[in-house]
Amino acid sequence: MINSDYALRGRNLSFSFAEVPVLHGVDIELPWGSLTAIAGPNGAGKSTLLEILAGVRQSLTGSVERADEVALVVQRVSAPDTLPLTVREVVAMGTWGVARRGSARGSTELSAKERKARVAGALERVQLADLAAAPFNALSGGQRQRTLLAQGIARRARIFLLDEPAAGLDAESRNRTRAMLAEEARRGAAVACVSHDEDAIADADFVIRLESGRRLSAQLSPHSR
Ligand SMILES: Nc1ncnc2c1ncn2[C@@H]1O[C@H](COP(=O)(O)OP(=O)(O)OP(=O)(O)O)[C@@H](O)[C@H]1O
Repeated sequence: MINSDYALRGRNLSFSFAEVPVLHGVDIELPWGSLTAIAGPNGAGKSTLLEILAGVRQSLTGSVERADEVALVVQRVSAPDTLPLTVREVVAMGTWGVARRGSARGSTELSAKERKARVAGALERVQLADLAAAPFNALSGGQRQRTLLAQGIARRARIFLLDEPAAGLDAESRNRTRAMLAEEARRGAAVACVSHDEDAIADADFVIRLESGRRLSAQLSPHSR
């Protein structure tokens, strides 16, 4: 059983693409109420690790224990052109199949009113209420990221895993997302963010560095709360 200090714990995680190893026995833990930066050079295995933590890829070895719902915010997401979705609809997907917390799974589905309130609240929290009716595909990269963050907030996920785009976000957009992630951590969530941005890395509570698929160190940042 997962230690209650940790929202997520991965042990001995390894992965290969077409028999080329890209992760080697990585251990990682994400404490509640903290922001962890996953850093390292291009190709180090950061995105692959994040996908394994989220459960969208299966590690070849070891295990991942998750103590709550996970929201995965990936790079370069778009909606199919044949399925035009508004920002509000993308956020509302976060409430699909969700039972009220404390009730048996599926026994007490959210009411339409609760869904609406959750979606509106999540949009406010990521400062996208003004764009609720806009097509998702018309948003900037940073706004799309925040929409997916809102989807997780609407689901009441308490573990947020983000793959920060390597390029394409301006400083204001990066800072805004960073402030939102810090706020989620302050509210008690476990947040991990793949990052190339030295300022974001310096701001994190913990830094996990990967190089050639191996974890180098876990350091307490000087800014640790
Ligand atoms: N779908 C794939 N098929 C084959 N190889 C892949 C695939 N995805 C990633 N790789 C390879 O796996 C290794 C790790 O990739 P990954 O995307 O996890 O690294 P990263 O640290 O996130 O890199 P970046 O900072 O450039 O996003 C790289 O060598 C990459 O080329």
